[in-house]
Amino acid sequence: MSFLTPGIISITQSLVFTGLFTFSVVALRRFLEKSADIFLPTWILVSISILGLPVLITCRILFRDWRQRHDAAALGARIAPRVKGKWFANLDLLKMMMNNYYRADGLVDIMKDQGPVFNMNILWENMVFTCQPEHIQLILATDFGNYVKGERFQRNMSSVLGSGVFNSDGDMWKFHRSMTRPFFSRDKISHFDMFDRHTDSAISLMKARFRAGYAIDFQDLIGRFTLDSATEFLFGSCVNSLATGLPYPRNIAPIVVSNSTTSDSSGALLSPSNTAFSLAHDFSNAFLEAQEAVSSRERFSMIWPMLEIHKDKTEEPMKIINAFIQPIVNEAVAKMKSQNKLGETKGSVDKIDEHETLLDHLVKQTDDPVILKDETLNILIAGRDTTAATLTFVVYFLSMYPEIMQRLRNEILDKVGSSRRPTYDDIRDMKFLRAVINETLRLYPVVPFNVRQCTNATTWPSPDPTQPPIYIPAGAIVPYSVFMMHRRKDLWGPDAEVFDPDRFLDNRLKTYLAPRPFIFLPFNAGPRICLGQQFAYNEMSFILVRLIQNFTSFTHYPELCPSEFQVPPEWKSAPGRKGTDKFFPKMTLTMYSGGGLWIKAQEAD
Ligand code: HEM
Repeated sequence: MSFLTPGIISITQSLVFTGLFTFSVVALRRFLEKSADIFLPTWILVSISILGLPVLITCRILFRDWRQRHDAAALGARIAPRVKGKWFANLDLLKMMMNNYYRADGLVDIMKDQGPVFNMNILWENMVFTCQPEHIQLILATDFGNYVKGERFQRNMSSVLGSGVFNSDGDMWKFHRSMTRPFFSRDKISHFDMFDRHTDSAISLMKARFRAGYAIDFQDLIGRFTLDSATEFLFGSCVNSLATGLPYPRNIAPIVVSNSTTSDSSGALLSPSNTAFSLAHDFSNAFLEAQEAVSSRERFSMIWPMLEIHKDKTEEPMKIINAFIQPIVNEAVAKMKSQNKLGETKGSVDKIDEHETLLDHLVKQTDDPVILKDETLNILIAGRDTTAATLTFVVYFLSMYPEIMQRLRNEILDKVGSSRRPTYDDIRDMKFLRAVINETLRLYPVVPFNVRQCTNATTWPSPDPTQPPIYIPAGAIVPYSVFMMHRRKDLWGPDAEVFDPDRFLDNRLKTYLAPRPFIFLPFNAGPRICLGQQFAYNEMSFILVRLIQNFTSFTHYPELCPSEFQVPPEWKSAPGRKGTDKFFPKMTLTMYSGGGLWIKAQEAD
């Protein structure tokens, strides 16, 4: 374990800074003594050393606030409403974000009070939160050049995401994006053979478990499906995590008896049967742990290093992840070297051979092991948990609304039949299927919160057109939430919290979405729009068609989740989805169902 943890580094930096300040005070005293015969008594010296820094920082904040008010006025704008927390430096807001089980509770309360844009001002930092579509449009698209992920975000994330596509700006980001983009061309993403094989394995596992009378954790199953699909798509060889057995519900003895039985972080009993099991299982857990660590850094704002004094919380999980990825990268580099293809397509990134994987393609651009590892890990994170969680939420809704399940099944039987494999054109034509996926992404967008940093001072239009625009100072952190925007009644209509796929098909489409397309942004927008959007729609549609051809209904068993993920009784009386839904949304970098989604399904004849 490295001695230089983020906490130690941060404390050392603070001590050095404070030491330099004290040293400057002592030097000033000497200077005054020698050059002007002015003698400062020791008590003044001690007072300056102790109080000097806080006073300086306070003056700096007061001056900054004055200047911002002045600059805003010069532009005919106003500063964003400031949240007045109950605790010193708005630390109660920080606590709220940490304990905010139903992801947006506290923020929704603030929004009711202040409107959809407000400065959270935690630890006096300008943190201008918005869930206004016009602002998000500016951030992501029309004024893209003025917003970056920024150094702060990159520092927090770098021990996991490195300098990959999610965690870079400027030329590095352009480089990653241009290397990867050709891989998501229509031609590349419409080969469904790979999905077909993994879907067959997943459905066989489900049937076997249901026939034995057990429920399955659908989220776990589908996470294996997307891991196998993503590793095959990226590396050309999949980790076969589906082949290694599924967890049983807690308190149930596993049927497959082997040398040892383990239990995972949710307490579910597992039946390991080979080393591939432990590789895939360890990798999945490490993946979750690493993402949990970096996402809590984002939420703890600038004080997170203090929570990592003893150890860097990403170090252990990253060892496991690197042990998984590095040999694959090394092998790809060695293969290209042996074929003398290294650097072959430098300068022509769009040229892809027919059977080339993403990694083969990357290796032709560079043999830098860090860039290769960062890029593959970033795409793996992007491609695995997002689709797995969305499919989990779709199946949850299908279990909750049998009439929607029936309509979807009718569409599938009508367009594809009960056993044929769907084609690209079938999927494109299934309007209700797309509406079900979109409605799920609206209520549970897997990237519910995101953040950028504003480079130059600017203004945003006021949500209330009678008010002046809002001034955004240079360097401000701008968190935004599509989760909250997707549920706003003023944007989506009075039934905004109702699960109703028809809103993407009937008159409501013309009334709400068509005139303001930026109210629906599950994949982001602008130059950084999700590269895998079409791949994800294809993958999710394909497996949903196959599942619904094989099963006529899903039944959800929330009671099989570990107790810490049971929906708290007080939620039941809450308005909207919080009072309706029967799973526990949790979030790392992406949202998922805490404790999984335990279901049974009725096999089709
Ligand atoms: C339901 C599925 C998915 C959703 C909702 C989704 C959503 C998103 C969102 C919101 C972003 C923007 C992140 C940011 O700017 O901070 C993003 C970026 C990205 N996504 Fe997806 N994604 C999905 C599936 C996928 C898949 C399957 C892949 C690839 C296999 C993928 C690849 C990427 C990449 C490479 C980026 C980075 C784009 C950039 O920064 O230039 N995504 N995705």
